[in-house]
Amino acid sequence: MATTRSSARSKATTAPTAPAGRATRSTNVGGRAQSTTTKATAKKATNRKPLVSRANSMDTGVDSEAHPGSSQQSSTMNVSAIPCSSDMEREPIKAFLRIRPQLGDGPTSEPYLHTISDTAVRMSDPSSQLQSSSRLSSLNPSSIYTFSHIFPPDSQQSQFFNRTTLPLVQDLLEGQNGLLFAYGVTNSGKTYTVQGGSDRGSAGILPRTLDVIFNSIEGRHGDGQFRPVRLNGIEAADDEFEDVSPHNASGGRRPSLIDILDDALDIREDIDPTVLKLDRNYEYTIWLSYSEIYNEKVYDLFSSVDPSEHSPQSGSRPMSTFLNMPLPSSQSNPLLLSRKALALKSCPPSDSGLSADDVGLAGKYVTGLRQIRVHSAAQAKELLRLGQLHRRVFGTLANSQSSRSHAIVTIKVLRVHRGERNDPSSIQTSRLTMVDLAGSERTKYTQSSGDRLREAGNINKSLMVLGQCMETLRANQRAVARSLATHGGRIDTRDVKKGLAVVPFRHSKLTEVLMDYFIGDGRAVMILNVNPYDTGYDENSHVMKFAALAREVCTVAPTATSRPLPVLKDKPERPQSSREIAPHRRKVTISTRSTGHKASEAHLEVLEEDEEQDEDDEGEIDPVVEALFDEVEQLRAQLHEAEMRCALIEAETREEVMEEMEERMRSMEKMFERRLRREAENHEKKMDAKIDMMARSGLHRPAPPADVVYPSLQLSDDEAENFVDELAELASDGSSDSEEHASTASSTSPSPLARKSVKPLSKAQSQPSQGSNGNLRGASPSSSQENAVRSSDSAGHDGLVPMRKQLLNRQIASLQNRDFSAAPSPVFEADVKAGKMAARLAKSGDNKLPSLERNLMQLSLQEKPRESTIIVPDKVARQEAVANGGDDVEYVPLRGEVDPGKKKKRQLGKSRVINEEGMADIVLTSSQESTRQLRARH
Ligand SMILES: Nc1ncnc2c1ncn2[C@@H]1O[C@H](COP(=O)(O)OP(=O)(O)OP(=O)(O)O)[C@@H](O)[C@H]1O
Repeated sequence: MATTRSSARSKATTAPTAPAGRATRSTNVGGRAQSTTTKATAKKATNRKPLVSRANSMDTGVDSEAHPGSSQQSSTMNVSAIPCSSDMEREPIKAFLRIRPQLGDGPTSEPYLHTISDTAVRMSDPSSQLQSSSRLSSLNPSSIYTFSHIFPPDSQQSQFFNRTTLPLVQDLLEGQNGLLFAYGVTNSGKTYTVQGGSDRGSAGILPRTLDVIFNSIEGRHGDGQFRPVRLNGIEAADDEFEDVSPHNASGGRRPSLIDILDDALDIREDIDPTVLKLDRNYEYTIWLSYSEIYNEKVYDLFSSVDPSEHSPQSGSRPMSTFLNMPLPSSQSNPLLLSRKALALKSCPPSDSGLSADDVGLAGKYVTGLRQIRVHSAAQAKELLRLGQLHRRVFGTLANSQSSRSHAIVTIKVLRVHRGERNDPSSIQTSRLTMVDLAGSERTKYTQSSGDRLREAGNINKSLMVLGQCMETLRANQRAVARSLATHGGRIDTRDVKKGLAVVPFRHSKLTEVLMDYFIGDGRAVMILNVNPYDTGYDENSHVMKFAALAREVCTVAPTATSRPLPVLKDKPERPQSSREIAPHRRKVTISTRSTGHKASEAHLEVLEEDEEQDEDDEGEIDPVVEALFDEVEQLRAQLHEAEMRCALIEAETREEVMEEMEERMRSMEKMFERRLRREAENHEKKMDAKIDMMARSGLHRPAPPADVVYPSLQLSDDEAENFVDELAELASDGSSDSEEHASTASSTSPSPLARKSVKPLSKAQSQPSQGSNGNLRGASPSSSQENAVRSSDSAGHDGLVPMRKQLLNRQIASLQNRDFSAAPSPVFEADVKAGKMAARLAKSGDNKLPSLERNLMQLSLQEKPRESTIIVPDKVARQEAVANGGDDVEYVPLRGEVDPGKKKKRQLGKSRVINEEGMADIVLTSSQESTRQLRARH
């Protein structure tokens, strides 16, 4: 059974105790393990154990050497022997949120991110605000996310640096590793955070880190006898390393690429003055490497850099063999630039003080990645600037607004005690890696195609795998913690073995390169950049969720131990393997449009060669097994991608269906509203029609409008009762007359009850004016009504008299039903007055009946100010009425007569079915028509 790195580490920490103030460590020089004691001063340099997740293969975790008493069959492990004990300096990944200010480069809508406190923000979906009236809006309106600290839009670069990066710089100079990565969607401010802006004071965390390092080690530079190799190894620096082929191309007459690109990057003069307190007994050498991961391939951005400087005293600046090449004069002959992708290899376990069996647990390194020694912050910044230019030339020029690659800068520190500077085993290496991740984006929004689509796919893939790794690490750590809790401080290996999953670092180059930090070596800090004014709410919420996940993953600050000094150097470059794929060629045109400068252009052809497949890497594994393993991983990655795509499609489909449903519901709501309104209108119409009918038949008398003034009649109760009696008397006369006339005139048409509609009387009109006969006179329409009635009287007086008497009877009946004790209403008073007049006139004989009726009608019209219809009994009478009263004459049946409406309905029914609503419509239309005509006439 192989031992894990954790067990190897535990061996180192359980070695014989060193004297106070000195740390014990295990080193391996020339392949021989030996125990060495150093003057380790850093307090963090003692008793640290690696993270449990490095030892995902927990089955190999029992270290019989460290725990001689423990048996191979034992299902539990001593906590001190495994990398998850409570005494370890485990800490979760720190997550800082930086909110980008509004710069007027996007939509000016309200931000969807609101700071609640220094550590919490609320993120509200802007679309839910739009749908606030909708039923679905309350589903997930906002979420709260917490961070180690939140930097508002107005926070300064120096303030940001001091809080997020300075502790990592301190750790670096004390021998500990650290990782810092900026994560966020495109245009959220990652590059600004890492590199900085062009204004004074806007230098980012990377140049500030270099300033602080060189400020702090001032006067304590090492002599550079050794150089770093791979991740943690060191070897003797020799001439081969220093012998970078000199390049004189800049002396050419023709302009070079750098002349074109130079304007693009501003050289900042910002220098961070911070100085850290360090142990004065150590000497330091600083090494820089700069790589990018573009389209899932790792490239060295220093590959064509000539440091041109061998001593700290030299003032010469580093140069680029690419950028200083003279440009070809013709466009047809572009400048050919080629670069080769670098392969990743597993670090030898000896580099990290692990046993030879721990292959694959020491992390991976980029083969052939140049690590250049820098002597000053200015030189380091100049190198980085060249690296940035290379990055632009090779990776992102076609899309210069956005970084389409992950940029990785690693600062390595070799620290050696002054007294032991010639002893390679006493050298400590530590590194700080800063990653400016490419912005995640959804291809759907950018409408990418071809190369851009490939870029976006690879960016999203690597970020997705990063998320998966975090998730698996968290799950593994929880499984171990659960086991610890269940077994009282011991881990059940069988239990944990079942629960632990393989962390999919190998699914992307980014995670492969960074895996060493996640499985144990160093603190990790994540910077989340968010532009809350951006339209990409969905993408930003993914970023937030990623942060929430990452914050639950623990890393361990490693021991600041010296690294072993391997005797072997990197293997010489091997001839290209037959498996190599044809290099990828791209044509690129670079042009500057900077104001005040002449526009210039360069035509390049970029050739990207694939990395060599190193057959020796992890050579102990059977190639067939390795191939199968790769295939399994590939399939797993494909499966995951397919699942993600499905999930995305499902989410989009759900969204679309929900939108459609909402749309439907809204239209249904509108339809029902319309129906309801129509129903209400129909009911209103029906009610009006009914009231109208009742009014016409005298069963209903509507309340008068408030502004109608009726003649005042002051009657005492006695007078009123007498008056009713008089009317009753008259009615009894009338009824006998009526019966008489009914018998004699049964062959003639029934008596009509004629009324003429008038407009409501205004106050002035309604003021009673005494006419020649002493009756009240209304507005002019009443005189035409009078005429109409009079003419009908003269036309058929005999037929009309009984009907008039009927009218009188009805009015008397309604008066008799009145409660005289109640306050007299204006209508009642009008009736009383009319009745009085009727009684008076009745006494003078039947021949006075028409004028009595006129007066009654006059009053009745006053009390019924709204428009009504002349009612005529039959066709002949209607013709008469039309002749006198105009077109607005309608037939209204007396009780027992056939309803003309029904008649009409029957007629219409022959051709089509008309329901109640239809009838109401017909009634309404006809009443509107008659009103219109009446209005037109008056
Ligand atoms: N805190 C800030 N203060 C002022 N300007 C900022 C800030 N953050 C970002 N910017 C500006 O916003 C713009 C976009 O920022 P930047 O290029 O850093 O985004 P990015 O996330 O790196 O984008 P990409 O992933 O596409 O490369 C730049 O013009 C930058 O100067």
